[in-house]
Amino acid sequence: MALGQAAARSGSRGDSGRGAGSGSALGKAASPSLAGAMQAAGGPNPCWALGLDLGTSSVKVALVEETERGVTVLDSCTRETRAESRAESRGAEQGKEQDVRRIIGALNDCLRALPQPHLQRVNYIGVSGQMHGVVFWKTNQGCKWIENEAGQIFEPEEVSPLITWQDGRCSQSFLSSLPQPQSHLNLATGFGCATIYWYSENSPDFLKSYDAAGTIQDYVVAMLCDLKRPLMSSQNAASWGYFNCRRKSWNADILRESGFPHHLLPEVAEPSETAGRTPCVWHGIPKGTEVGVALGDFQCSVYSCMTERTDAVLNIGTSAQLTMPMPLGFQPPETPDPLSAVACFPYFSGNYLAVAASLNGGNVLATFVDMLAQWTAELGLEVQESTLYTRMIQAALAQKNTRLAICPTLFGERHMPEQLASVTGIAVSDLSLGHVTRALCHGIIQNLHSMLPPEHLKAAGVKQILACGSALTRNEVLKQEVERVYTLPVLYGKDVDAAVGSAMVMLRHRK
Ligand SMILES: Nc1ncnc2c1ncn2[C@@H]1O[C@H](COP(=O)(O)OP(=O)(O)O)[C@@H](O)[C@H]1O
Ligand SMILES: O=C(CO)[C@@H](O)[C@H](O)[C@H](O)[C@H](O)COP(=O)(O)O
Repeated sequence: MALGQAAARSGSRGDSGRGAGSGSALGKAASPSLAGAMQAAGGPNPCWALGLDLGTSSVKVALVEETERGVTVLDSCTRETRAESRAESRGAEQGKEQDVRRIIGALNDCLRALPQPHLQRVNYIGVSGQMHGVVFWKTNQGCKWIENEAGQIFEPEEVSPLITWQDGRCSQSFLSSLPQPQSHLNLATGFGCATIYWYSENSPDFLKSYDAAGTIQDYVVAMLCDLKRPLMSSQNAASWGYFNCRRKSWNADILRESGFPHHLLPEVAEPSETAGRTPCVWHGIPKGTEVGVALGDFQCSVYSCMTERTDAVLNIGTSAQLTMPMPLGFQPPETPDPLSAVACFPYFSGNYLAVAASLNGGNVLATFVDMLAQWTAELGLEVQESTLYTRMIQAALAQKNTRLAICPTLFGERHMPEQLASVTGIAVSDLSLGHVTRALCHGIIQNLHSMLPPEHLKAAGVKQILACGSALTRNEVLKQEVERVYTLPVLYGKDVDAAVGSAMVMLRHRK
């Protein structure tokens, strides 16, 4: 199947409630208790899949049921990871790293919050997460398993920090010193292979401590299935660079000839393949549960909601992606266009998505909130982050227009890495919190517009935008700006989309 099937959503969880949600299904699908009763009475046995999404700011889990009547989200939970750590290597001042222990801690917290009787009925596990990044570990020592009241849980052991997609240690001159990849995708800082090249050149001893590598979602799958050699889907392999999507293989010759530590490259699998089975009861989930090869988060967000080839999907989490399907049968060119703001990434069943992947999404607002929190602390006051979000959104809702213009590219963009943020049109009358927040939200969407404008969407046959991701679903001002800038109908989803999508992939591809 080329496209995903939209899921009916659990009605019990508000956008602001970032805790566990367990509740009745919407629409025609059965409620959990009814589903349980049906099963007890010998009725149809629905398939349950657990989706895990390891995002840049938070981990999300969703328990998804499939019956003849459709797909329903039974339970979901989100936990912020607060995993950012200092990059220790010399020369990595621009580095962005995350502590894997904190990420797995958030995952464990999410799973503890889900009802045990439900976890005991999980048939499949799907995993997605932040793409491009790399984590290293020692085979057979990547984690330790610990007994708990619901079977066992794993905790990271001989594991490096996660060097994320936001990492900036590979300068333009470093990247241009690397061999030209044989791929339709441009190489950028934060891409796994570029990061590994950087370590080979700047800190080879660091690499000697490890013999396995993958994205954070590949690590979780490798631990969950006790894999001796990590497995990676073509979605995540493409995001590392030096991967040829047509041939579905790494640029082995180029990498070997340039002294790249080739043994660190995972084996590559199709995005809907099985990676393995759980070796023990995990958080109450039965031993032997099938786990899919890890997927990209943006593909899974798309899978959770796109039903028509005329849909585009806008996801705003830490970053922002606007995506539309490429025509069936599309094959990527041999070489990339270095200046293009749109890239084509593998989806499912040999199909591709065109994506404007902006490095400036919710992280721009998070940086603004951090700045406000620091300023208020310096002024001797303390305001909670969540209060700042609520107040600034309220203030901007009351401020429909502003002359203040903010170009929000604090984190650069891959097609123009040197670009910084800027503010123009500063009038004395436009300095309130409402003006600034309105201008920030407008700027984020305007920046996406400059990467993939509505005319291009329309020319490709797009009729509506499906909008998801928690930075968007929790922010009415961003929603207004999407509707204003993109003159297409916009439909909203919830904020655990990639987790739902990764569960749906397991259900749909195993029929
Ligand atoms: N209380 C809040 N209200 C509205 N938006 C928020 C709030 N807290 C965080 N955010 C936004 O959500 C973003 C993170 O979204 P999330 O879905 O957790 O990201 P990811 O999928 O990358 O892990 C932040 O960058 C910030 O813009
Ligand atoms: O950069 C791309 C694709 O090239 C992103 O879309 C990709 O999905 C990355 O995983 C994200 O940047 C991280 O996702 P998120 O945590 O911001 O939701």
